[in-house]
Amino acid sequence: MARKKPDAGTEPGTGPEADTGAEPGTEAEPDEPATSESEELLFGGPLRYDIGWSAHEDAFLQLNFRAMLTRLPALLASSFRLARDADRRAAGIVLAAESGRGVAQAVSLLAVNSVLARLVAGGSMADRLRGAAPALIAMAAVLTVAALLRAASTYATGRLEPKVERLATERYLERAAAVELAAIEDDAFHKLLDTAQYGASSARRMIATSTRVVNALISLIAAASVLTVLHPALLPLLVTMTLPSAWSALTIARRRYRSFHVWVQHARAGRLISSLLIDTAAAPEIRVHGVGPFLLRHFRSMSEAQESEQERLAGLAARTGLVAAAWTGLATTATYATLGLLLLTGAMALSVAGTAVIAIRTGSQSLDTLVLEVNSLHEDALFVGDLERLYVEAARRAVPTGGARLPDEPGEIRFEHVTFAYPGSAARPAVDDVTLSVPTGRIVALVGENGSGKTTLVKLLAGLYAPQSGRILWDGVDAAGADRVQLAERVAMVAQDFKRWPFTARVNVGIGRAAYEPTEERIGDAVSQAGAGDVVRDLPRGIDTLLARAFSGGHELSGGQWQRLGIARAAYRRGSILIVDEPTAALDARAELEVFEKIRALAGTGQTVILITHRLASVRHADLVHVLEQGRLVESGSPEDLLAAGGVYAELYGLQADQFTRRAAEPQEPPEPQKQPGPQVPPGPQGPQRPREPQEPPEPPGPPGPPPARSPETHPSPSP
Ligand SMILES: Nc1ncnc2c1ncn2[C@@H]1O[C@H](COP(=O)(O)OP(=O)(O)OP(=O)(O)O)[C@@H](O)[C@H]1O
Repeated sequence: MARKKPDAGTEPGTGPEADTGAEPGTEAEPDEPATSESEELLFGGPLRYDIGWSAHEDAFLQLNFRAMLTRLPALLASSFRLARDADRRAAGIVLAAESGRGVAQAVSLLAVNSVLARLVAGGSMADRLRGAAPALIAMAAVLTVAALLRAASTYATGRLEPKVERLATERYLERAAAVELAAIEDDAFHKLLDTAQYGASSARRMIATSTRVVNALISLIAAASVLTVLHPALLPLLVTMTLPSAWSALTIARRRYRSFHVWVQHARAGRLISSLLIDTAAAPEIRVHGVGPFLLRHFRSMSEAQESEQERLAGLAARTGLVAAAWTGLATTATYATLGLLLLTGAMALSVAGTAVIAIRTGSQSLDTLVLEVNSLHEDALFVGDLERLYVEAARRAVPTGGARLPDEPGEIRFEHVTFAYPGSAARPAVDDVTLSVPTGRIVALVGENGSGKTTLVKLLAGLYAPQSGRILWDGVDAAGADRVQLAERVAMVAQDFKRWPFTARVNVGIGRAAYEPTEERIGDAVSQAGAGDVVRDLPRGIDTLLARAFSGGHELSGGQWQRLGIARAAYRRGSILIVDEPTAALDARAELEVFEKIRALAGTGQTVILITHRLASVRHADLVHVLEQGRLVESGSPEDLLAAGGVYAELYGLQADQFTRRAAEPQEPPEPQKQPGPQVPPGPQGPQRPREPQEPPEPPGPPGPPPARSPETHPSPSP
């Protein structure tokens, strides 16, 4: 497996030297996450096995120190937009209350100045206090209003936060569910899904953070204005005092975000391993094959790798914090020294100096809060940014809406030179220049060895993938430009790995057309059509039994029982084209026969059945067989014609028939299996175990060789 070393900071402007935010005089810190060791663990090394997850591309980072500050207005605006979408009224209250609080702070500072000026002025203490009284009353009133505004803001923020998170999550899920299958299978898109999932909680946090930012910003402006009025030298001093903590907070946040991106898939893999250890489906193999310690070892080493990354980040954060603290100490000393100097030289009155000290304290507190909150806002905004990138990417890769109308009752679906290769696959195309016809209302079988492209072909037909070249025509209408919703409406599919929904049996059937209200009658029809009546009857609570063992009252079905429910689901859907991919793989002999009878009956009602199966005995009911080999169409024709032609189909058929012929013959002629046809060799549709019906005539000779007529009774019937 190709290993890729994550090379953090390869984007323009994001390399360590470009965006450490290092101030002059401080060294640029190493920002590369320590991934090589963890990769060693993840991809082999002491654990002996490569478990198959590949390393990912490095983070998409677009931030540096200045960019973080200049993006502030955009961040606040995006957070406000989200809040407004979630709850317009609450968003308005928060904005108004926080702005009001900022103004209140400015007014209260001016009132303080006025109080101090009156107190240090001449006259008796009683006169001075009387003079200061109006300002004191104004200050009390302003503080009361500020407290009320704070309460309003707290209430509205609390109301907004969960709504914002729900809205962001809903948008995330809605868009993720609407993309093409190819996007879901694309690892880059999956990585985006991974990172974007944190966007919703970040969006929630952004609301409270934004309110604090607005509040701190306004009170900072108030303090700065008051300071500028008092003395022009005070403002630069205030800024110098606060810059180090700004630098430190932003540097640490940027590092954390970069590390998160580099490690996101590692973290997902760790979670997956831990969930495998408690997964019901994996439980038997974990116990019988002793997989537990193997998985645990991987889990531990992955966690340890993550721990060392956390340790690395903590070390760097401590160092950055120390540098910032030293710098702040120096700047604070310089500020108070300047104030002292101004007092000594008489350049500043004592009352003004008193107000200045209060304004500096308030201002530096506001600036500190502002820096910390901007930093949190920025960090959260990065994740919300991932979410927004997902929205854009998901919209780009969404299943298109609208398009040409497909004919209501097409006579034929035709593949014309269709080629499809899976993205990123270096191998041959899965479907390679295939031209074939699917006449509607018939049973069309797709046959071929494993990996020959049968499933891919039906996925192309169902519109799940788009061909890279060639066309799929529904009576001349190209499916590429057709209305995909309409196309999907026509198709019912029992995929090889159909979903076993952890819901009740009823839902498992009705979900075939989830938009419809499931009536008792329709569910019952579908169940009996699929021969699943016994399965449902035997369930402890019938059709309303929960099919999820891990929940209380939950029940588990056998593979074959599930398969019958899967077929019932497709029957319930009533698509005009029924695709069944290995429908009987898990069915017992009797059920298999029954299911094929049902499938044949469906074709009798005008439904087109596309059947993929390795059980060639079942193919004999097909009207048309297409044989694929390594993605190419190699034969087409009726089963009889193909047997007569003696090509790939006849060969596969012969191989299967031969197995039964041999096994059936073994008791009589152990050393040399008898391949000659004869009544003593009964290759039944389900193999030699199946008891033969007494009235059934002896099976004719095994293949190759054309059967005399198309009927289940007269065909040779190999089955694995
Ligand atoms: N989602 C996928 N991504 C990448 N490659 C795939 C994917 N699905 C199938 N393939 C590859 O495409 C080729 C054709 O696979 P496909 O599933 O269509 O074969 P098949 O004839 O249905 O096989 P089987 O009889 O085993 O079900 C195989 O080489 C397979 O590895």
